[in-house]
Formats: sequence, C-alpha cells, structure tokens
Amino acid sequence: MMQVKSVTRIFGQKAALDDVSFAVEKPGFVGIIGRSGAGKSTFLRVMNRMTDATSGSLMFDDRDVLALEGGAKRAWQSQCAMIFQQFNLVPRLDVVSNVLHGTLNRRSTLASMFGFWPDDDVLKAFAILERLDIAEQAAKRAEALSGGQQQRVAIARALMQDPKVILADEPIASLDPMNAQVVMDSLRRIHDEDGRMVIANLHTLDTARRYCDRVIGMRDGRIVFDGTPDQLTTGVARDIYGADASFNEGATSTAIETLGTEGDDAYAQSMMA
Ligand SMILES: Nc1ncnc2c1ncn2[C@@H]1O[C@H](COP(=O)(O)OP(=O)(O)OP(=O)(O)O)[C@@H](O)[C@H]1O
Repeated sequence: MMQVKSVTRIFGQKAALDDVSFAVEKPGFVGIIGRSGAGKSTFLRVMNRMTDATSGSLMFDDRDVLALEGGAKRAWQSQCAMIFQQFNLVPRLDVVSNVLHGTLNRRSTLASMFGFWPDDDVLKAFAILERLDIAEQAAKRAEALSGGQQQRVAIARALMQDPKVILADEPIASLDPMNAQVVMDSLRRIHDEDGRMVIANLHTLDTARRYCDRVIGMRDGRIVFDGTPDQLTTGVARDIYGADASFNEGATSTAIETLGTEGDDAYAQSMMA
C-alpha cells in the first residue's frame, strides 16, 4: 500500500534524508527510532507534505503523494493526520472546539471563526472524546488539561479528519510514564480497531518494542535497521544510536520500572542531545 523510493531531503550541505526506501504492505504500527538529528521528523514532515523532498517518490495506494499539488495535496494532508510532541492545541479554546478544528480543511473559514459547527460534527467530536475517555473534559480549556489529556485531545482532533494514516512525532516525549502509557495505548487501540496505519517517531526503545509491529532505525538520514521488535537487540540499538559499549538502554526508557538513577538520566540526555 505504501512504497517509499529513494527519498532524499537536503538542507544546505546536509542530507536530513539520504536515499530512504522502504515498503509497507498493510496498515501496520511502525516505529521510527534514532538519535536526535537522525531524520525522523523530516521523514514525517515530507510524508505529510509539510516539507518538500529534494528527490524521490512516496507511492500511497498507487499515487505519488510527493507530487500532489493544490486541492489534492490538501486532501492528502487530511488523510495523513499528524500529532506532535507539544500537542499543538489552541490553549484558550475549549476541548471540543479544538477537536472540531480537525474539520477545518473542509469548512468555510467564516463559519469556523464564529463557531458554527454542524450538529453532526459536534456529535462526532463528542463520540471521539468518549472513545478516548476524555469526554468529561469537553467544556474545559485545553490549557487546563494534563499533558496526557492534551495529547488525547490532539489524537481526537486527528480522528475528526478520519485519516488513513496517523503520523506521530515523538507523541510521548513530553509526558510522564503514566500518561505516556495511556497515550500509546490509545494510539495502538485506534490502529487495532480502525485499521489505520500509525507511524510514530519514538525516543525510547522499550516503547518501540512494546507497541510497534515493525521498527525502523535511522542514523544520519539513512535507514540502518528495519525489523521486528524481537530483532531490536541491545547490540542493534547500540549501532542505531551510534553508541559505544557503555550504551545502557535502560537510560532510553520511559517505563516506570526502569526509570532510574540520576546517572541514567544524564546519559539519556546526552543521547538526545
Ligand atoms: N528546516 C530545516 N533547516 C535546516 N536543517 C534542518 C531543518 N529541518 C531539519 N534539519 C536538519 O536535518 C537533520 C535531521 O533533523 P530531524 O529533525 O529530522 O531529526 P530527528 O531525528 O527528528 O531529531 P529530533 O529527535 O531531534 O527531532 C538535522 O541535522 C537537522 O538539523
């Protein structure tokens, strides 16, 4: 259903993506891992057409989405919803209005500005919030919610678009372990129940192993690993992160039981830097 062929993105002298190719046969739950600067965000942004590729193609259901323009490009962006580390909600706006913003691409600006939402859309927004277990927060301002709740609102906004694909750029990087788990459980459930493809950039190995069907490892803009969670051994992870024998994978973990010493935290920070 998706073939990424030789996708390259050059910024100045640097290839953020360097000849990236892979295929996805069925809508899976794919994790992308790699140290900071590996090209993970650039890939998601190229796929969603927020950033243009320098060369290459990305065939999705037999059309090259990197070549789409105008209305066709906007339609693709709506089928390929994106969620971000910092949630990107409108903080002062109530939760349900934030969710309704997921329909903006098919609504007139004027109607949206004055808050005229069709009843069907409002009902749909509440049903999605219910599904994500945050319907009781619907009337609150987004800024009054915890990070984990805000990220679930962002997922709800994405679902309003009824997307084929959800791209998640470090969706749990700003969350504590408990909230991280709730958000990842929600994404996995949406994938399992709706059959939507999820591609998530993740900064912790245990999350990639636990939630993904397939893990892609990137280093310096290139794919250096593509396999199942079982194949993602500590040695493989060390290669992906470009770390030496002192690599301690517990330090890249957000799992409650492996959150550890200050030393580990310092190591994790150095890996992200
Ligand atoms: N708009 C841009 N202009 C110039 N360079 C960029 C731009 N966007 C990304 N880069 C560079 O491309 C490389 C890949 O960046 P990217 O953000 O994709 O990495 P990443 O793996 O997502 O890292 P992080 O986890 O820190 O977001 C980096 O060297 C980065 O500095």
